[in-house]
Formats: sequence, structure tokens, C-alpha cells
Amino acid sequence: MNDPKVVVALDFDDQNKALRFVDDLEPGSCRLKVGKEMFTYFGPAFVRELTRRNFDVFLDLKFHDIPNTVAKACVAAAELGVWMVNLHASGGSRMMEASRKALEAYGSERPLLIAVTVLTSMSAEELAETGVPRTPEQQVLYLAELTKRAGLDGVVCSAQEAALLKRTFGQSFKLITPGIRPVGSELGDQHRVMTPEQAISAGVDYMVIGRPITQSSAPLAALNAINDSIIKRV
Ligand SMILES: O=C(O)c1cc(=O)[nH]c(=O)n1[C@@H]1O[C@H](COP(=O)(O)O)[C@@H](O)[C@H]1O
Repeated sequence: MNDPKVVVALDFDDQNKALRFVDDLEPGSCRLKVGKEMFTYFGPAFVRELTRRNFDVFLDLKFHDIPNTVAKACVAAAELGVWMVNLHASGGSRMMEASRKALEAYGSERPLLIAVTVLTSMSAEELAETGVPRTPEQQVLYLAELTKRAGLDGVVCSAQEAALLKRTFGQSFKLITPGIRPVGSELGDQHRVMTPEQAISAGVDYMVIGRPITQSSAPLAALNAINDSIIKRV
């Protein structure tokens, strides 16, 4: 596969277990995501080990801080050689623009810079609880607009919002969607979910999938089944 669509979320608390899991994977069949749990336990060395094995790594630390701090954190991610890095769009356009500019020095080698809109675990009620006076869909659209104007590569959103965002912002604006659940798998803490086939049909560029693969009794078979299910639609 030239451009694997599945980004496996490596949310393990044991590095050796994670690496044994990765031993069975091919860089051509998926990309890998390192998030807050693994990065806090195992740090940059773990990320370097994955890039050494030729995997594209999405460093998912969802930066949200003052513009100078986030821009420098994005540079640190570029130094690590990751494929993609993210920040929270709600940090504002000045923070996003500073980060984009800081990555310009890396030219075509720079990581993709992606903004999180509304977390896929959030329901309408939970979003309202944070003081946002919009539906999740309206807020995703609002933050995606801010992200596009700041010149970032795309957003993290739910696949439920993908068709609307592709229509509004065009094909080149990348959509990365967690909250993916193959038919029959448990929702866990996710709320705004879709199946892999639905997500690809909606125009999603990359799907982040964790527990349905990593917690499966046959993880490789679970990944292969997802890849097979979307291959006709890519
Ligand atoms: O940025 C992310 O990756 C992310 C954004 C979001 O809105 N929702 C979301 O679930 N994620 C991440 O995507 C992964 C989803 O994992 P599973 O729910 O196990 O498939 C987790 O590692 C989350 O941290």
C-alpha cells in the first residue's frame, strides 16, 4: 500500500509489549501514533525506535499553550523526524500561525501540522458543559475554518463531520479521524464514531484506530480486515 490509511494508536503502558506488537506490522500496511501515555512513559527514544523501523509516526501530543511554546514544541517534533504532529485549534490562530511558520525551515521534510477540533469522545452535552454555545458539528466547522486560515494542513475531527469539511474546505485539506469502530467493536469512551468503510467513503484521509486493533485477540488479522474493507473505496 503506497499511502496507508490506518494509523494505529499505540496506547500501551509497556514498551516491550508495544514493540512486540509492532514486530508483526509492516510500514506499508499502517502508520503508528504515539500519544500522551507512551510519550510520557518512554519519551523520544521510543519514537526514534519506530522511525528507525521506517514507520511514519504521528506524534499526538495535542499541544495547547502560548504561541512561542507551541511553536518550539513543533520544532522539537520536526527534529524527531515525525510524519505528523498536532495541536489544539482552540489555542487560537496566533498559536497555529507561529507553529506553521516555525516548521517552514524544514521545507518538504516538515511534519504535517494538524489541529484538533472537537475531541471524538465529546458528546453535544459535554461540549456545552465547557461553555461552547454550538453543536459539535458547528464547532468543528468553526475551528476548521480558523485552522485553514492559519495555513495548517488539516484537522483531527470525527468522520461524521468529514463529508461536510471536504465540501467546505476542498480535497487537499487533510482530515484525520479517530473514533473509528468496525461493526461489532466496543465504543469505549468514544461518542462520535463511524466504521472504517463509512469514514473512507466520507472522504477521510487517515483513520486513527487503537483498541479495535491493539486489544483484539488477533491484532494483525484485525488490521488486515480493516485494510481489506477499505481497499475498494480508496
Ligand atoms: O488526536 C487524536 O489522535 C485523537 C483526537 C480525538 O478527537 N479523539 C481521539 O480518540 N484521539 C486519539 O485517537 C486514539 C483513539 O483510540 P481508540 O479509541 O482506542 O481507537 C486515542 O489515542 C486518542 O488519544
